[in-house]
Amino acid sequence: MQTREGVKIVRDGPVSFVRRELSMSPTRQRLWQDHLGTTILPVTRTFADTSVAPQSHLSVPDVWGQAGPLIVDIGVGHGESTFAGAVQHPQANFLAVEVYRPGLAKLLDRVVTDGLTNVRMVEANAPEVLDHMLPAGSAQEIWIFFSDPWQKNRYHKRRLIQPKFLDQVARALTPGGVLRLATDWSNYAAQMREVADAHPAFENLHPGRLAGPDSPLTLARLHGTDDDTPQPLEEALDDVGGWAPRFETRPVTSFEAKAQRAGRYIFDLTYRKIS
Ligand SMILES: C[S@@+](CC[C@H](N)C(=O)[O-])C[C@H]1O[C@@H](n2cnc3c(N)ncnc32)[C@H](O)[C@@H]1O
Repeated sequence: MQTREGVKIVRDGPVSFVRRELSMSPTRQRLWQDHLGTTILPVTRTFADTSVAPQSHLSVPDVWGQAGPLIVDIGVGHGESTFAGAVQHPQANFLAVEVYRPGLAKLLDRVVTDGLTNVRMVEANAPEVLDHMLPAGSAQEIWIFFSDPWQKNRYHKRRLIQPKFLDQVARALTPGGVLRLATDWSNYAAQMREVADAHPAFENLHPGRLAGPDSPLTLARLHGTDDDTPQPLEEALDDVGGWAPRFETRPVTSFEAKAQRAGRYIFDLTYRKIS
């Protein structure tokens, strides 16, 4: 919905998150305040405290102070993947996007303690960051690891990986840029693959890989790891494949460790934006 001045006052659809507890220790709060406006990017809001006003464009060289590739990590949780990437690739510029402030504060703590200069963070709704902060074609890579699965059918509309969101990702990526996805929920993995394989802007970098009985999707269905009833092989068989090898920079985060303990399979997908 828009006001007469053209400023949006509500979102068009459901968001992919529920805002959690915002409380932080006094030390973390001070750290947050000290870096607000620098490492924590300032955001002009419109209607909600996770919104991003239109025309909030970032200039990568101005914000990071170096002209390296931009890597955007979406829904970083406690920031383990951003931190690992930033340590391994000091020439690259990292943007951590998250609505959960204590998670970003934890990442900030590690960034400051280790003296990393290539990480910036934004506390905001990812689709709005893609639309309003990132110039078209500005990102070399976009990472979305263990996006909230919204397991129940009636909540699938809240899942981040949908055709419209991939339009937003495609706009932000440079031609040849890479989208990396990972999840531990087989049903969401199948949706991610279906939506991204069908999207005209993307090509799967590992078409057909692990199709058949070795597919993690086949195995997950056989074992009923989404808390589903195990399926017989003829129904479980994934004859499409396309699963990527584990992205080597991706650390085992607390979310992944929990999934492993629960016996769920891990699905990686990698797509390139077709130029
Ligand atoms: C399951 S956690 C995964 C965290 C991390 N990527 C990992 O691999 O451990 C998903 C995170 O995505 C965040 N998130 C969900 N929807 C978001 C959105 N629209 N914009 C920004 N962050 C979002 C949630 O707050 C949550 O911290």
